[in-house]
Amino acid sequence: MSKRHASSTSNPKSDDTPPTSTPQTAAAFGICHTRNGVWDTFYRPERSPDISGSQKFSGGDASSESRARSIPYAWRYAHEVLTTGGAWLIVFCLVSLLQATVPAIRVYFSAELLNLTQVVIEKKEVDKERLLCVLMAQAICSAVDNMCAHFIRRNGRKLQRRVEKVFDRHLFHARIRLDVPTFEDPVVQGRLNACYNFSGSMGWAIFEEVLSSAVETVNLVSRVSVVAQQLRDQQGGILTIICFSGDIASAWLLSKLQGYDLEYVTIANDKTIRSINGLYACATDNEHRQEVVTGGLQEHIRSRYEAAKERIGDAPSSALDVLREGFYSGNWMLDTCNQLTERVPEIYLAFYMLQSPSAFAMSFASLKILQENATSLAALSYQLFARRTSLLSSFRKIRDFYEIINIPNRIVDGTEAYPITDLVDNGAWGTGIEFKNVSFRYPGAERNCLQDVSFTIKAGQLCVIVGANGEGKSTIVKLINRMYDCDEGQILFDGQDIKLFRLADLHRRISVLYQECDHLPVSIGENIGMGNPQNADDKLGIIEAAKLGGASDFIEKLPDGFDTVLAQRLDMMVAGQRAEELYEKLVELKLVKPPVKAGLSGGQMQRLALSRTFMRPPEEVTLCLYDEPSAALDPQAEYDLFQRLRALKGEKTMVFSSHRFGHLTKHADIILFMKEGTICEAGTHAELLAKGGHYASLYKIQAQAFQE
Ligand SMILES: Nc1ncnc2c1ncn2[C@@H]1O[C@H](COP(=O)(O)OP(=O)(O)OP(=O)(O)O)[C@@H](O)[C@H]1O
Repeated sequence: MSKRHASSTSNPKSDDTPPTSTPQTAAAFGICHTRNGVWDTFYRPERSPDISGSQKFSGGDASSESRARSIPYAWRYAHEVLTTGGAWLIVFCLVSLLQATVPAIRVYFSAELLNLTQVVIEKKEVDKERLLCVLMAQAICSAVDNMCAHFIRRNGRKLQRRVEKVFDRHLFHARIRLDVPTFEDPVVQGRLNACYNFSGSMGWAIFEEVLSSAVETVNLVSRVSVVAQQLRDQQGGILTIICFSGDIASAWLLSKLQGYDLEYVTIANDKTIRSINGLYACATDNEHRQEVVTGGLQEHIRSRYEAAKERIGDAPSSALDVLREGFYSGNWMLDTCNQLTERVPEIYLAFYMLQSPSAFAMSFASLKILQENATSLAALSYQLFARRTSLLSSFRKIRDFYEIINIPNRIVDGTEAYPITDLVDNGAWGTGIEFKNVSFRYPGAERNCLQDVSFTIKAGQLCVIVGANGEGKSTIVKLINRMYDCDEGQILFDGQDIKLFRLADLHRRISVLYQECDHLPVSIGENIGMGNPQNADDKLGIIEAAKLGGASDFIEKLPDGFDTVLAQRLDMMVAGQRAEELYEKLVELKLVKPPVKAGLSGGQMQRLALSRTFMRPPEEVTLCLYDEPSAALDPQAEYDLFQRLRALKGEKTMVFSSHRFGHLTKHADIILFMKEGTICEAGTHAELLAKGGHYASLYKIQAQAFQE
């Protein structure tokens, strides 16, 4: 069991029990905490003690080490963005930088115009040629500015989609490749969620952040140069220093305050949030509609939802909201410092004039330039300093983004081929299974679900696992299929540890039907086809599999047949008073195709899932696992199914989990009776009846129902 699971199981906490550790405890380890409504954010500032327990300062070094680790990822990111965006992206960057120089050019020509005006006032003469040039240059500046803005608006979205496509593909890949325990891990989920911003994956957001920094830097540097040049004879140098001294102080203060750069966990330890999400899904997800309506739950759900919303008040209701607001909602010291420093040049000038009015030689033009630029330049430089932290955090995000692609799966793949060729050559049928003292606990569960389970199923045998609800039958099926690995003991296939074999080989040889028939939100045909991904488009194979699974009758009656999509996600928004009329008109004109929704019964769903298992070529499969395959089938369908499956006895190993005795158990080579996660009886139907134990008494109860 991984450390994370071990710790969560050894110290289980429910939502409502207050955490045993408080933010103060975390602070002892250098972990900071902020609270926003019911949301807690824990993060480590740059200079924090090592949380491994040694208490030594690791901050500076760890932080620079962390940044060094980000460099290869930043390089990879830049390469990917540039390759995706191509020459168009470079043009986009150049245009953005060009636009950033326009304000400085404007300042230059404004100053020129003011100087000309001053000459007119003082000498009553005008340099017409120069004036014309200045006015033309200003018009050109406006035109260039507008053209750049237009180009950026037109192409920004297109480039964004192009870049996002690549990064969405990464995230899709990162999700699809994870096994069950890794995917269920809340930290993995949290990391995956953190890679999405408000509009898809953050591929473009980071690029925008970097480009904005470059644009602001060019803007600032070019404007400062022009202003300094204009004021060079008139306390310009000293005024420029004064302009920025405040910013340097602000930046220093800012670096002390921000913690975005490092690890953080944002979590709501509150059942109201979960209640809001659950109730919202009840109201919005199609799959719950039937239950909500038949149960008359509408009013109940509405009032519970409103009450829950009321309880959290104005606090954020999602982690994304919390992140939008930032860990800090501002800092009064920083803001005051910034506002004061904006006024410093004016205050300095006022003092200077009072002190020595005769020595004051600043021109009207220079004063105007200073007045117009000092405040905005100070604000811009402050913004740039503030951006420094978010840029650093972008580097961290890039690293996290690429690292999630490499999250190791808990179920470690084996290296040996399965089946073992010697056995196949010897004409062995099926898979021999052995459990040796197996114990297992679900990740996060408080206690073991299986305890010291041992049994042997020989190749080609039919085994039925029986027992009451929750005794561990399905769990055995999941361990055989390596959905999870056992925590103690060993599971052997044909005498070898199951962990030695390649997972892809195992999954190709095992055909599984789970109790919860999960259907993917694709067409019925594709659902069945996915039973054999190598041949998912084999139309004839799909029709044949549907027949074997007993699903063809009802599929043929559906308006869209095999093309019917079961869980249709409607990508449509309708708004406005007469929107219904409009929608109906569009349907009438066949411009909009209304979604066809097929409702299937539990038994039909189960037949569909069963059909999926028949997609695989029979010779490929050595082991069939059926977890309650007939729970939702009518008696005739159940009888037909078992007849069909029994015919495979001797050819393949078959493991069933079932509550129903009779059809199957009478023909089983071995019955395992489970109680409280252990096997309390094992043997054939006759042996167990003769024993007169749990199996015998439950069998008699079921048999009595038919005798009365
Ligand atoms: N993903 C899970 N996480 C935590 N506990 C689980 C999980 N799945 C099952 N359990 C628990 O493990 C125990 C055994 O579950 P299992 O599904 O194996 O029972 P079962 O015998 O197949 O029951 P049933 O006859 O109702 O299908 C139950 O107590 C159940 O609550």
